[in-house]
Formats: sequence, C-alpha cells, structure tokens
Amino acid sequence: MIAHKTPDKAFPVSWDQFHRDCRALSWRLNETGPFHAVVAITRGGLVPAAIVARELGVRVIDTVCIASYDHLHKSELKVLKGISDMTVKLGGGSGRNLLVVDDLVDTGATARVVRSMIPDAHFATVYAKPLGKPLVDTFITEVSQDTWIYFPWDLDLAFAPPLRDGAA
Ligand SMILES: O=P(O)(O)OC[C@H]1O[C@H](OP(=O)(O)OP(=O)(O)O)[C@H](O)[C@@H]1O
Ligand SMILES: Nc1nc2[nH]cnc2c(=O)[nH]1
Ligand SMILES: [Mg+2]
Repeated sequence: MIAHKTPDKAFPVSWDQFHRDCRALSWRLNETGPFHAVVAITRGGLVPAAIVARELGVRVIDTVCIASYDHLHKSELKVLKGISDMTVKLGGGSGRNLLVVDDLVDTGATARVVRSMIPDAHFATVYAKPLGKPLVDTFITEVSQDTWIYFPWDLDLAFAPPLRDGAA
C-alpha cells in the first residue's frame, strides 16, 4: 500500500450532476470524433462510457480493467484485463479513432498505462486534477489536487446535521 494523504476537500456529485457533466463531455467529443469504439476504464469509466456512447451513437464498447485505489488509499496499479485484439485492430494498432473514457484523472498513473497501450486514442474524463490533466485530451471540470471526488454510486442519502450543531 502506498502512503496517501487524506484529501482536505470533498466534492460530492449527484446522479443528476453526473449525467449533466457526461452530456457536456459528449457535446465536446462530438466535435472531435467520429470514434470506432469506446474503451471504458473500469470500473469508474463504465457509467460515463455508457452515457457518452449513447450520445455519440457508438455501439462497440470495450473495457480495460485497472485497479489502483482501495477507497482513499492508492496501491500498486494492476491491469486485470487488457483491451481486446478486435478493438486494437479497429484503432489501427495505435488507437486512432478510439475513445478512452474514465470518470476522472488524479495522478495520471492509470491514464499513462492506458496511453502506453493505445497512444493515438482520444482520452476523455469527466473530472480532472492538475497532476493528471496533461494526460487527458478532453475533460469537463477541474478540481484541486487536494479534493476527493465522491461519485453517486459511492454515496447514500444520509442525515446532514444543521450548521448550528457544528456541521462544517
Ligand atoms: O489518475 P490516477 O491517480 O491513476 O487515478 C484515477 C483512477 O482512480 C480511480 O479508479 P480506481 O483504481 O479507484 O478503480 P475503480 O475505477 O474501480 O473505482 C478512477 O476511477 C481512475 O480510474
Ligand atoms: N472516487 C474517487 N476515486 C479516486 N481515485 C483517485 N482519485 C479519486 C477521487 O478523487 N475520487
Ligand atoms: Mg478507475
């Protein structure tokens, strides 16, 4: 396990907000494509990939399965499943006309590994932090490096204490 400072700020995202941000990402990507296939970086890239593929009319969806965080803690990066040969062929071997989608880029380690597999692919994320931003071609919202993004699938409705009772 790699030591990791707990981020100071929280950026919780609702389903509505996430859907809006994915639609905004699709609008931008529509000016860049067309794409032969979407490659989702699992698991976080699956939801935005589904929304983006629907908006752009792409029906070939592949996954590259990478794990690196156990909740807030970064561990060694593991490629559990690579991109399928058929998808790599569709991208002419280098990833041309392929769209890689992930929910966010943080340090850029995950993006760097996928870029090394298909260097010419277009890389899109919904959110980006400064360290990872240079690895992404298109994103929607930047948050600071000391912010942790909470996705709707990781959240639950819960009681929020009133400010006067000491809530931040
Ligand atoms: O830029 P990096 O520092 O590499 O971090 C970004 C990656 O971390 C998260 O995935 P995670 O490994 O937590 O797996 P998950 O998608 O299954 O939640 C996120 O979905 C990105 O893929
Ligand atoms: N949910 C979530 N996963 C991450 N993996 C790396 N950074 C983040 C983050 O800010 N939020
Ligand atoms: Mg991920």
